[in-house]
Amino acid sequence: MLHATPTAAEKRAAFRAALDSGELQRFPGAFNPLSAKLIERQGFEGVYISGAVLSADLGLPDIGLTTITEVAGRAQQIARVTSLPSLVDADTGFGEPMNAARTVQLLEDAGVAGMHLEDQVNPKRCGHLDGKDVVDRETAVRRIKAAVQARRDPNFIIAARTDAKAVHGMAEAVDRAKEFADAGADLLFPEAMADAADFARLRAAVDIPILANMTEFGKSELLDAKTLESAGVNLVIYPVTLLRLAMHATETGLRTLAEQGTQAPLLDRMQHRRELYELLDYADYTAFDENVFTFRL
Ligand SMILES: C[C@](O)(C(=O)O)[C@H](CC(=O)O)C(=O)O
Ligand SMILES: [Mg+2]
Repeated sequence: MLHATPTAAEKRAAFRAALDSGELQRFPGAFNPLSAKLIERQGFEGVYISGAVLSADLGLPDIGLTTITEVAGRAQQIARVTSLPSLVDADTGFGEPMNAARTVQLLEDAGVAGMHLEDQVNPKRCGHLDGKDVVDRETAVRRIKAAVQARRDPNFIIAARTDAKAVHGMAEAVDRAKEFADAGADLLFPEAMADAADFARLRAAVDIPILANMTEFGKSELLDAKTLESAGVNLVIYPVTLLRLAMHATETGLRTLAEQGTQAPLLDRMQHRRELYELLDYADYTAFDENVFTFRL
């Protein structure tokens, strides 16, 4: 990352413009900074930073055990390694509306382009688990208003997530979506929508961009990009996909290593050293080194 990359403010301005473009923005979830570089190289429009992945990375279930310090620190490490905007999962904002305000400012300082803030009670749980509960509408709206008022960069995207469908039904989710938009949310994240009809219903209800969460093994049908775009969705996240793929490959590798005493049969399924070095811009660093240290013994 020695060559010039856009500043956080430039990434935010680009993200806001992209959300208004009508083109579907695709944000796979990075499980570390290196995977964010693969996301960029593959040509995606942005990087998602998942709370479930960050919890899992720490060996924790996704039930609100992470701290804003851990989330902001990891978000900064991931956000800085690509030229893409990154959207981070800020769960419930880590406490009361005042905490959500501080969360916004810490994540702005971390260099991310936006965050989503959900209306679950604390401690939250993964949106695709049963037994969720949400705070009352007034508290949920206060969280969004506090976040919108706290940001220093007007282009920092505040996405309002509602988990209300699973708790109170779709009508409540739609009513909350309208109130969140009125409260100044830039983006709506309706959690655990079942199908395209659910997204179309929200599309008809609010004017702000809509995010679709295409996460595996949960309550949502996995809709492809074309279907999402035709339903009026503006951004799609694939939060845990890369982690699930990596962990499955890792498990296969460990089994082979244990059973055969060598990783030789796995070489053709590995990222080659050369590919890793290309991804890490080794050549850039060598060139930088040579330009800086010009003395010759
Ligand atoms: C989007 C999400 O909030 C996340 O933390 O990535 C999770 C994803 C998942 O658990 O599949 C969610 O609550 O949907
Ligand atoms: Mg989450």
